[in-house]
Amino acid sequence: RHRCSSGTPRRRGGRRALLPLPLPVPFPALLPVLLAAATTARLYRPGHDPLTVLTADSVRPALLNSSAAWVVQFYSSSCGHCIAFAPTWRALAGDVKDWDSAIRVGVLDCGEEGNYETCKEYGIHYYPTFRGCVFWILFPAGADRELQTVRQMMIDFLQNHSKEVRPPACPPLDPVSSSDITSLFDKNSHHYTAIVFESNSSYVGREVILDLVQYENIVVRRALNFDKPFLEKLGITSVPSCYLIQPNGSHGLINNLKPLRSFFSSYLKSLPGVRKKLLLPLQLPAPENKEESTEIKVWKEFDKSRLYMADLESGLHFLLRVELATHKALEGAELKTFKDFVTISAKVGTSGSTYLKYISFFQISGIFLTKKVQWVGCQGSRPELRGYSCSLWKLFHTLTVQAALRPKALQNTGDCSGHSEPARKAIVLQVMRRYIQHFFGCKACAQHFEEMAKESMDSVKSLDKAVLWLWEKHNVVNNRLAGDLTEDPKFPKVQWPTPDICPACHEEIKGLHSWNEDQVLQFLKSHYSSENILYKYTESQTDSSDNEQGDMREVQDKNLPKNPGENGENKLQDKEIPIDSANPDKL
Ligand SMILES: Cc1cc2nc3c(=O)[nH]c(=O)nc-3n(C[C@H](O)[C@H](O)[C@H](O)COP(=O)(O)OP(=O)(O)OC[C@H]3O[C@@H](n4cnc5c(N)ncnc54)[C@H](O)[C@@H]3O)c2cc1C
Repeated sequence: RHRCSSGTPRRRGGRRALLPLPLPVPFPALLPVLLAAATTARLYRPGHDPLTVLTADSVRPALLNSSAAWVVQFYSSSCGHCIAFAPTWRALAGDVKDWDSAIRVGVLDCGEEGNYETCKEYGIHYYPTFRGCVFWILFPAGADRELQTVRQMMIDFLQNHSKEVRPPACPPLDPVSSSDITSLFDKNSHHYTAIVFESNSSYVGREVILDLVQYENIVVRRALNFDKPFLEKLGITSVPSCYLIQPNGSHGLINNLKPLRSFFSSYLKSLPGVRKKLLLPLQLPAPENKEESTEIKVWKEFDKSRLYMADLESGLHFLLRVELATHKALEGAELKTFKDFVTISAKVGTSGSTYLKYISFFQISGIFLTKKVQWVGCQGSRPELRGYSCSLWKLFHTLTVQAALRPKALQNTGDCSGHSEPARKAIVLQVMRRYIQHFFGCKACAQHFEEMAKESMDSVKSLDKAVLWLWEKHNVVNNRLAGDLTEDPKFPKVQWPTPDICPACHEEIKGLHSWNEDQVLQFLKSHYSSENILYKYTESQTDSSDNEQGDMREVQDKNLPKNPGENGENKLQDKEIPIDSANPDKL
């Protein structure tokens, strides 16, 4: 019995997979090319979309007990590329619904906190990742991800695997010979036999075979158009063509059909006596009634001119508990990047905040992390929009601004990135660059960001310029994404700050818009300063609607040393990150 199982965690760039699972080996020569970011809510709805929405509880039972192969998209609901790809995936699932007994389509949301351990076990670091049960479907960077391409990849997989591992319900997909076909003529049978004649490169025959796999009283085969005399004898003048052998052995070409998969399949399904088999529905463990920790249920009113600690905390929560947590172990360059991120955040993070305190290992281990993400300034009008990627931008803008406001905080960070004094001025950017490269779930975003970084990040020679560099590049991204599917209609991608929030930032020179960069810098330094952070809606508040309480905490924080990185009050930067004593280069 064919047993479907999941894939072996992969080794990536020196990182060790610590928990090898008893999973089939993916094609070793192929590297997964994966995309996008992270967070909240669901792109696919069970019972509504024509695919199986898997969860941490159901994925193993589904794959392990399956007599069909699976192709599973590991996605993250708020990942831009996942959102953009969802209509294709849904359409694909609908298109191949009849193939279910041979190959099933599923999804698993790795942005859902309850699923991230599972995603980690499957070695998923970026989204969307497409993995097949007993195979990986890989999308080379920039490859055409059209429905048809994916469908053909599924067929290639089914056909190219040996009979032992092919799902038992999958019919033979190889072509039959002329003599095989002739042997069926003029003989009684219990069923129709349809033969799709086609060229070597055509997928129509295999698609029709799979379309009819759940139908009884019919068998579909395919034949190639090599044997010209035989084709002539059958009256076949063009391919693809469909030839039908009746149960009584009589045979003939089906005429008047457009040579398309849909025409062939629907004609064959409509033959008298051809019916869909009754199949038992897939039984999966019902999802536990867990708290929907990442769903946005109630719109929170907020002030666009302020920065919300809830966003920064939730961003960190997601960064540590989901994005970083998908890595089983951090070693080498990844570990260094993480350590540098911790160091930088501790040195320049906002004073006295829970957010700053999070940067200790104890919080990373989960003890003091917020229990759930709670977006305020990063709320989306739909749960899959904004969220984590918004908070990540805000986090890094805050860090560049804090570094510029308190330059002494970055003293003695020479070994942080191994950079020289001038390059150290851009250290926050460099650490951000490496974070995005190593950890950001959105691979395509990371590639775009890296292109911008390569182009000009090294020329940033002051802390102020670092603030402006990030602002400018963020606007480049805004410009690129304006009108994109991932744009929240309530939060259009605009060149920021807009004139209403910073009139002084905008000028016109000879009728052309121009930024006043000095004013922009001033604005950013004020917008991303500690003083502009509101604590309303943070988890420590018992009543999130209680503004007073939030402000109290702000007052308390303001009583803390103003510049912890400068005067030594903040000891977090001196804290050692616990290191595996047997392997000090691994976390
Ligand atoms: C490094 C990085 C690269 C990304 N690349 C891509 C990509 O290639 N494709 C893709 O689909 N998604 C990408 N994303 C996600 C995308 O940029 C948005 O984060 C996401 O679409 C959510 O948008 P948003 O409306 O919340 O605004 P965001 O762009 O996330 O901005 C968050 C907040 O930052 C403030 N802000 C806006 N512009 C600026 C600015 N110029 N300077 C300072 N503050 C600003 C505003 O208050 C805004 O609400 C990337 C994210 C990051 C962190």
